[in-house]
Amino acid sequence: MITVAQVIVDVAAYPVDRPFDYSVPAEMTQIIEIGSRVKVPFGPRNVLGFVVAIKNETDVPLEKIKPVSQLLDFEPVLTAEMLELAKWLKNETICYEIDALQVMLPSALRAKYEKIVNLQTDIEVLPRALQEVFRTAPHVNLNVFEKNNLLTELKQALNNKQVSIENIVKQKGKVKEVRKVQITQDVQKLMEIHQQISNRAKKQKQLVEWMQNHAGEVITPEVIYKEAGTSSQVLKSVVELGAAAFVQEEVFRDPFAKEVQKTKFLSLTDEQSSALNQIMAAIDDKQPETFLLHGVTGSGKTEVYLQTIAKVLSKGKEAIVLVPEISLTPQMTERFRSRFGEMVAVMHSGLSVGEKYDEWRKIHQGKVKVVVGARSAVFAPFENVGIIILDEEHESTYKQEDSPRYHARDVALWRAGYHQCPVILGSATPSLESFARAKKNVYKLLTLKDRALKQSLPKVEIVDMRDELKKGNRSMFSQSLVESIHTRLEKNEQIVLFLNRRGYSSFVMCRDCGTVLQCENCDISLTYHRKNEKCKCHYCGYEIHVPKTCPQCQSDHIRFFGTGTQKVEEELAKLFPGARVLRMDVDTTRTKGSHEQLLQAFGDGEADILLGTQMIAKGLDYPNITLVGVLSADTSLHLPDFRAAEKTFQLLTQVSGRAGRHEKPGEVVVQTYTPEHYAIELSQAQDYEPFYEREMHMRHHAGYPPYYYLALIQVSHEDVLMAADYAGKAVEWLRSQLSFKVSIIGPTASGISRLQNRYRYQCLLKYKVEPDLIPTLLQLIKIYRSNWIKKGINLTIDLDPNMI
Ligand SMILES: Nc1ncnc2c1ncn2[C@@H]1O[C@H](COP(=O)(O)OP(=O)(O)OP(=O)(O)O)[C@@H](O)[C@H]1O
Ligand SMILES: [Zn+2]
Ligand SMILES: [Zn+2]
Repeated sequence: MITVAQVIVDVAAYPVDRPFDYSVPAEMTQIIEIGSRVKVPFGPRNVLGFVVAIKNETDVPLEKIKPVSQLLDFEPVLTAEMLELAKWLKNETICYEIDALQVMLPSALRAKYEKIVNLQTDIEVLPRALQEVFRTAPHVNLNVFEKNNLLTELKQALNNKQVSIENIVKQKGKVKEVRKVQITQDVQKLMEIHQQISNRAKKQKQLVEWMQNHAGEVITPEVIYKEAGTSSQVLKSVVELGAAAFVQEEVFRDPFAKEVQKTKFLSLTDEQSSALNQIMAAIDDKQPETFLLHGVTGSGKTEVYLQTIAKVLSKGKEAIVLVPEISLTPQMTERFRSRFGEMVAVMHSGLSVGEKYDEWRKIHQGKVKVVVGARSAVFAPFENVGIIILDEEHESTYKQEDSPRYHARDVALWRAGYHQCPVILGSATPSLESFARAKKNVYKLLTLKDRALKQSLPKVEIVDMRDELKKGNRSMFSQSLVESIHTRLEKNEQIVLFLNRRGYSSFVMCRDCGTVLQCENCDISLTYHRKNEKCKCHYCGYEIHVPKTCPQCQSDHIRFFGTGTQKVEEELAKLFPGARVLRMDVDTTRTKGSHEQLLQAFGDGEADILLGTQMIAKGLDYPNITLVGVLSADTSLHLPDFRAAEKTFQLLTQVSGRAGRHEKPGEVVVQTYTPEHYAIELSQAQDYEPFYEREMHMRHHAGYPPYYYLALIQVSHEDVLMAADYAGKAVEWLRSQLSFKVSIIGPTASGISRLQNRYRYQCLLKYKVEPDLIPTLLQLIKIYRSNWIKKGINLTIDLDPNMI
């Protein structure tokens, strides 16, 4: 009897997305499992694939069927649930099934290929240059030949069948080991060794003295060098004397740098209890109900999550907690870790490939029960999920922008259905989509109106910057904000200053003609970097020196304009010479751990003012912050995005929420050039519902979600005419297929009309109900994959796009 594996292969750009049949060689039949990765021949190559089914028959003629060439996992990496979820994702987001499968795995398991050249003959037969290369080993990486300019010779040898080339799947993220120092437990012995050391070897004596206070500890050499002020030489000689030993320790890389204190459960407020009880009931009844936990900033949503998780754990189940990447601060993760200790895994982009792989393995092996992570943690391979929580559910980062273009909320709801467990969507400013669903009772609304300790929400003052200008104040700080900062500094209270977007408006402009320096590839403004007097494109990395004269009018009045965090920092230094300022933006948080260090320092009171971008808008919870200043509320308001008002309202509410969370009352100053805009006006009261009503009205009027669905089709090509032409073809084809109920907008050049040297055109579909839409789009994809792709066209479809 034949054993056949159905395999989804890692081959993009194949017109039909379906599994292929492979025969399973006899030696593999006992060990191959559904969900394992394999290597299979596909055309002339060997490619990675996932086994999605095993069966005993096939429609492929027996003489044509090819065997699986290699089994990569002895234990499957994907569960049956994941395979099912991938099929759903493929239809839901219109992606290749392989993309859906790959996104569920840590990148360490998303294998990379290496090309290996195998010697197939006696080495002497080869040309001299190739002999050199094969002298050390019969298998050599192709890049060695590339480096040594031997590709022509290699090709010749390949034609002569003297060598063969093979794709090897490269395994990354191996188990990590560290070398540590085990200090002798026996203090007596350490004292004896100390005596033996001659007085001239002062350094050795000092080290052994230090070790007496650390007897029995296992410490990394680096820490010893630092704390004992010694060198590797000295350590080595002391180890030889028997004061300590080197040990090799296999470690799970621990992304939590330091120990955390255990915290106890707080006794809940009435509002919190009521919310918790309703969620508990759904857990007990195994109801896959979705709760929208709408609580003002500081209302104690996190405490509700924590107690829900405790309940889930007591039932022997697991919990998935998603938080937006930027609020995955140490403060946030520590709150979970301090409750549940070693049972928590953390996943975020700051971890190395190996660290992510370790965290994933802890989940896969059942070593942890809770995962706190960014978007992709929604795929955590737990098999008995009891709750899925999305904190700050309105955040746009829950949507993935590349294939598969999924929204973590949708995946969470799907998994909850599979596991028969509830989902909690939490936010102080829910997305309009979710709040609308709650109003229709699709989700169950849970409300926390008050802050946990009944602190009042901070008072928000809106300052019209146009008036400041009229009064002759040309600085970026209004008089009111300056006064408020002074008051806090006098009282030794802390201040958070928020600058919308990184390097906002920090562009180079000619004051004579208004020319702004733009990226040659991307058609967006370049950002000025003071440090090296350069201008840089944040999409593609292109950079130039700031020119001495304007490229348009040759005026020398060309210089940077507007406000970046560095500029604000300088002005702060002028206005408040004594104040200690911490700047937190992409530039100061590039190195690993710097984010944590800065926040820790601020929390410890080492600075008076924390100045930062989006990154500080969320999650900060320090008792001494009593003033929040927003330097310019307008930037996000003028983005070319139908959600601009919603985003601005959310941002202002979130930052305001950082002030006065504990005993001391808070105050907020918002500076703007458009104080009459409803998003700004209504954020003053921090009252969500009036904003919701107003914004829903606007969306209805303009025909946007949640009243309509959107689909975005983007076509790109290096040649602008090709891009435009094929975008036109796509639109024409859609018009011929879809009913008049779908409005088809475009094609037009995309907001960013050129990115990484490709011109981009797009078309937007707006629709309410259109049963034919998905099948039609799938048809379009098929046309694209079988024909257009060969012409260098790239076509993507995003159902539910973020427009910016
Ligand atoms: N029941 C309670 N009793 C006492 N303190 C509480 C209680 N619940 C929460 N707190 C405290 O109130 C503060 C705010 O709570 P938390 O951070 O959970 O609110 P949140 O709604 O998640 O806030 P945000 O959305 O603004 O981040 C925290 O310092 C928390 O420890
Ligand atoms: Zn000019
Ligand atoms: Zn660019």
